[in-house]
Amino acid sequence: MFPESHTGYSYEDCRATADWLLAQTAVRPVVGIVCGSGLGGLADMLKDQVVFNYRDIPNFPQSTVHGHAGRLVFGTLKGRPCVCMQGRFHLYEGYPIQKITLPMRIFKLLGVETVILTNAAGGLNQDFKVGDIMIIKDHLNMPGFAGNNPLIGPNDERFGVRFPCMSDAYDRELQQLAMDVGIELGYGDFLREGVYCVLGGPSFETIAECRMLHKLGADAVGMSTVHEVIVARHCGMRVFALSLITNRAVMDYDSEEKANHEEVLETGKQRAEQLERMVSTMVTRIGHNNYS
Ligand SMILES: O=P(O)(O)O[C@@H]1C[C@H](O)[C@@H](CO)O1
Ligand SMILES: Nc1nc2[nH]cnc2c(=O)[nH]1
Repeated sequence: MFPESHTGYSYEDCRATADWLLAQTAVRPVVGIVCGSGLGGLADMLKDQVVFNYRDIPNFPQSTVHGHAGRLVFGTLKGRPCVCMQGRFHLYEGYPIQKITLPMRIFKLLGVETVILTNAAGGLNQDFKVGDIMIIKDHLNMPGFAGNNPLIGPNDERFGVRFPCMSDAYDRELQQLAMDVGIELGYGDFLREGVYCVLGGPSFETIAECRMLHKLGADAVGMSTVHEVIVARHCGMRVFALSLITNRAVMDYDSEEKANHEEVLETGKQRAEQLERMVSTMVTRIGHNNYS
């Protein structure tokens, strides 16, 4: 019924990986965190760490991108059990889309209820500045328009329904919580909200592409997150995501600016401390099934 090219993992494969991890740590995470490019410092906030290199975890892909360490870190954040991906996977690394998103299903089977994803992105919104933190309220899934969706293939109802809703992909209470926490921490001047657009990468966008994406309603453009969000929502986890605007998308033929990965990592370094404080404060306020 489904083409031979389907490269998904079965429920049993995911269960085996989750059980392998659970057998080696006493931490029972309720929050899962994904670190974007240059934002791996988030994992260093965890106390009493139990660390696994991706290469040692059954079924796990390997990180191939500079700025993605390739470690799964279990620990507690202000007493709350968490698991953190210090490095994620991208379509452009050549992995099948189901492999990129496999960790979301592992998170679910580990007991994670809430996923917090971060990414580095180019700012399309002309009001955005480098260093702004954008709370993601919605997404544009460009690879999805071309038929590349992580849920393609047989659907296993143990994970979720065949046709999951995405109009509520980004939890509104968590967006409000992020806004409240950001304002409280004094980040109001660089806190934004907006729509994130995913492309396949690895080439950065042309000027014409940036102009088109902006016209379509995107505030920021990147190469990740959306696939993970779809799989996390499919299996019923709550999702919060933010973009660090690491560079301004080039929209003008007179501009001399050129997007580059070094600038992306450098901006990550500069905002690391504030991002870590914001995420860790949010985690302390997320209850298991409600917010305090
Ligand atoms: O993993 P994220 O989305 O943060 O990484 C972005 C997209 C590319 O991997 C890289 C480009 O600099 O940063
Ligand atoms: N596609 C894309 N990804 C990014 N990641 C960080 N900056 C950018 C960007 O400008 N474009």
